[in-house]
Amino acid sequence: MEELKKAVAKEALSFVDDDMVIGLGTGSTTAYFIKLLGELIREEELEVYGIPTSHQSRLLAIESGIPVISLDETDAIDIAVDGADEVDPNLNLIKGRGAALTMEKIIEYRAGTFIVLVDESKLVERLGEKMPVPIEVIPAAWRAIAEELEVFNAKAELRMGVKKDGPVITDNGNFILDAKFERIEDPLDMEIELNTIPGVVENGIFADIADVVLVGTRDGVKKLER
Ligand SMILES: O=C(CO)[C@H](O)[C@H](O)COP(=O)(O)O
Repeated sequence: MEELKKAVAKEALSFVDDDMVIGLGTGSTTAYFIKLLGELIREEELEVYGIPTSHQSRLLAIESGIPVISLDETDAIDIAVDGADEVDPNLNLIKGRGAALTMEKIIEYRAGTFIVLVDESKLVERLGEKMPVPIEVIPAAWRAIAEELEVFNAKAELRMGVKKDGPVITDNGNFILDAKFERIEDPLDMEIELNTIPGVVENGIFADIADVVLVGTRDGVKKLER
């Protein structure tokens, strides 16, 4: 599995060019990309800037020698590279296992090309088949939102910390609800609908924004495009 992650991360380097601003996703697959990007910048003396989507990617980018800027310091993001938890046949995604979904969506939505890195185990026929949809919520509203999600036939759980007592706190100071849906008929509709609930900051359905998905398989890297 680690070999498949490394292979897609390496393939994603072919999208990198000099003078680019690159959105840096979060998670174990993107971590390989960030390290390789640091090496490429050094070897080819590229002038490339990274915009991190989380504390994790910011720390790793700095460690890898990638100059880091914030969203308000640039007019345009050329490409963004990130992992995903599920990918459906229309390249709609579920993201947010790493609780970084809000900043990921802000940056990836604005990227000229959004490239997703997954291994073949992440491909599903229908979103929500295996994974819950992470939803970032204002802490005071978590219980009310969890109850409201029942209207959508979803069972929501408050995500709890590991090596921390109590709930996970996101990089933005909020809670995460993991919502298991019986069925997601229309990902775009559901994404929009969830964001209309007061107290929801953002949800982990990324419909219609991935341009390219690089899939690591035992037979090599496959490229899916919209
Ligand atoms: O959405 C994410 C973090 O919020 C990750 O990109 C997603 O969970 C995939 O991670 P990994 O590459 O470790 O499987």
